[in-house]
Amino acid sequence: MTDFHNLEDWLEWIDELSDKHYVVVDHFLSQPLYTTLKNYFVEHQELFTQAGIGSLDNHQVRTKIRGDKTYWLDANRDVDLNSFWHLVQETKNVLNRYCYLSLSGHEFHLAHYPPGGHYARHLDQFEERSNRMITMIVYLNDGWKTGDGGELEIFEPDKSLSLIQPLGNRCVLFKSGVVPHAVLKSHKDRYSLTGWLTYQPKGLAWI
Ligand SMILES: O=C(O)CCC(=O)C(=O)O
Ligand SMILES: [Fe+2]
Repeated sequence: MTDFHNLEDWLEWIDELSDKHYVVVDHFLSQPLYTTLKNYFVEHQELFTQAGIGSLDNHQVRTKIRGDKTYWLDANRDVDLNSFWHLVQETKNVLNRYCYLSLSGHEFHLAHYPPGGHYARHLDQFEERSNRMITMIVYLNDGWKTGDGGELEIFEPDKSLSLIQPLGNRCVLFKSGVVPHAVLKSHKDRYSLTGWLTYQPKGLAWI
């Protein structure tokens, strides 16, 4: 099995992403790549730090809004994840080609929500920095059950809600600027790889 997907699958996911603004894909990674990611997570867990939110720097305020700890990845440093970086590049290529986007960069972190952790409703684009175009999450939780909490809650335009369980090797892609979402309180340790495919206007590259 290769780490990439065939175009037919991609076109189906892209259709759903265009229509509903998000798509959920199960069994997204090959089993070896999924295992590599999970091991990487465990090996780096002591390096995680409390996640921030925009410009707010008050610890109490932050943990009220989001309770996860994160570890930012760097494709140049984290070369053990090369297969994953290739997959990210392929994802950008298909989205550029078939959704007419101009994705050029990316930023990814590993995230750990300890029991009781959540993330209040938000959008992934900030006022001061709105170059995040597509959010890409891969969950790393084997044996997640109903009742464990930690669902990704998506607020649909018609005001209905969709709850997505953070099941192992499930990928969620959504449009960062238009999909309000939250992470419901998790009752267990909840692990994920979360990233953003970004658009870097050429003229801004040196700012
Ligand atoms: O882990 C998730 O399901 C979503 C995380 C999230 O919304 C974020 O990190 O911005
Ligand atoms: Fe988010």
